[in-house]
Amino acid sequence: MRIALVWFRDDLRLDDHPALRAATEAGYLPLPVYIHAPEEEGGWAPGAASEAWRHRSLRALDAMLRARRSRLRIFRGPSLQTLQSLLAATDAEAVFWNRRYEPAIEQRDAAIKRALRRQGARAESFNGALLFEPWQLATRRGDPYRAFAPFWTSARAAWREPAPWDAPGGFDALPDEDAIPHGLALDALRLAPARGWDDGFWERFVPGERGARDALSAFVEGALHGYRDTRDVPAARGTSRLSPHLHFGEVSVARVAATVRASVDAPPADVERFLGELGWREFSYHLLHHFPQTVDTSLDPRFDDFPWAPPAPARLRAWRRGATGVPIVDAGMRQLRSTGWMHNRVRMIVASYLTKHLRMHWLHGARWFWAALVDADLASNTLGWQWIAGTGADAAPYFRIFNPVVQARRFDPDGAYVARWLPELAALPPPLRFAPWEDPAALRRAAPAYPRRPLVDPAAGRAAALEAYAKVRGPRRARASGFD
Ligand SMILES: Cc1cc2nc3c(=O)[nH]c(=O)nc-3n(C[C@H](O)[C@H](O)[C@H](O)COP(=O)(O)OP(=O)(O)OC[C@H]3O[C@@H](n4cnc5c(N)ncnc54)[C@H](O)[C@@H]3O)c2cc1C
Repeated sequence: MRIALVWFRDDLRLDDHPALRAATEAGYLPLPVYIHAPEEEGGWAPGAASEAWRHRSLRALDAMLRARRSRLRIFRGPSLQTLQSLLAATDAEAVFWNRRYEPAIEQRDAAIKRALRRQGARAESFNGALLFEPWQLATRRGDPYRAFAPFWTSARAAWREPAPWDAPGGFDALPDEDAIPHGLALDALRLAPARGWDDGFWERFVPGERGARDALSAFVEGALHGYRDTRDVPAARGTSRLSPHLHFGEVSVARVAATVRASVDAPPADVERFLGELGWREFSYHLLHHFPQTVDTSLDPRFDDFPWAPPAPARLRAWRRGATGVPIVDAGMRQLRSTGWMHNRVRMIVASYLTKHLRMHWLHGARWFWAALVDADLASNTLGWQWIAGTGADAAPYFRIFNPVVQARRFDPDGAYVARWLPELAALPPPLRFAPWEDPAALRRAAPAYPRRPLVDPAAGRAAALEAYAKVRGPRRARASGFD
């Protein structure tokens, strides 16, 4: 029987897997492979938290395959040469994979497809990650969108109800199994941290397809009801926490959308709001594909001349460690360190504090998130940072500056989130818990080790940011490639 390599990448599932589906429907025996090649990711090789997740996710995928009389074969890159030698060693006729959209990977995959086809192999790629691929939607003039609202309006107009595909219950045995290269043991990739700094992650998350499906069911039965209101409350379990599962493709976005849409008793406004958040993910991939330079440079070139603060390693360290003296910021950064994840509202607050109050280039923050988030995703992270910094598409203008104390009062009114991650401040009453410098004696009593003063006072930081902004203010400009 004919063999096709199914090349798993950031699609670590069997359910609703278009490449696997295409291979089986074309009558091939699928041979699942994973190739570890972080050096092919441009300047954005996966960070430590992502790799810790990937380790568990690969293990889970292998277990799912073994339960179906197959297994995952793991190799190290370079990807093209590995695929070529596997084709030669197995007499496989084809390589099928699901597309990725990161700039370096798009280029690499196009070159791989050309090379494989040139040598006579069948090489095909599929959409396994998005509801709309980046080139499917365009403005009336044929340009890419750069604002979310019209993008999402056109997506909703083009909407087709997703019809996810169910994973096969089992696979036929491959002929001459022993002749097929076995590949490496997962541990040989050294993805799992040796020192256990990630232990806290796994109290909240279970990587792998089963963990993803459980998280989706729990969300549909729970937080989806009321999502529109509670999604912004960081102390509540008000969101799906599906982001790492979606990033690693442990569940397809089509399956998520279909399941949420099928939830008959969920209020339509909550369902629509949730789909809109999936829409932001779609939009981030649209931008990444059309404006690939934005992973490293501000989309709005006025910010090339922006007077970012000079390097201040001690300040950056304080921000990373959750020691800025601004409780909502520090709580968020400690949640990130302990769990590999941070609530979206708090991501916005900590990003605003770094880029506006501390006036540090957004790339400092993007790089730290990249290392520390289990859901680190080049599209969403780039959009999130540029959006908050005011340097990107659909930007909240630079002069719109989050006041971290006002934000905390509004979204954490009883101070539960701050108390959860900064227990040393729990003894302070909520209003003071958000701005403890206002009562130095009470702060000293409650938390002698907590900073006496914020690194940058919210009001003074805002004034300095606006003054800096005045130096680059002018009509919004655009880099080449369609941003106007
Ligand atoms: C500075 C900054 C950096 C960010 N970096 C990342 C990142 O690296 N990876 C990442 O997945 N998200 C990132 N986000 C977006 C967002 O914070 C997370 O997707 C969200 O917090 C994940 O939690 P959830 O799964 O419970 O979200 P839910 O509210 O349950 O939303 C469902 C899904 O929609 C998508 N989504 C929701 N909000 C956004 C958004 N604003 N942009 C893009 N997709 C969204 C995610 O896939 C999410 O899992 C970032 C946001 C900011 C402000």
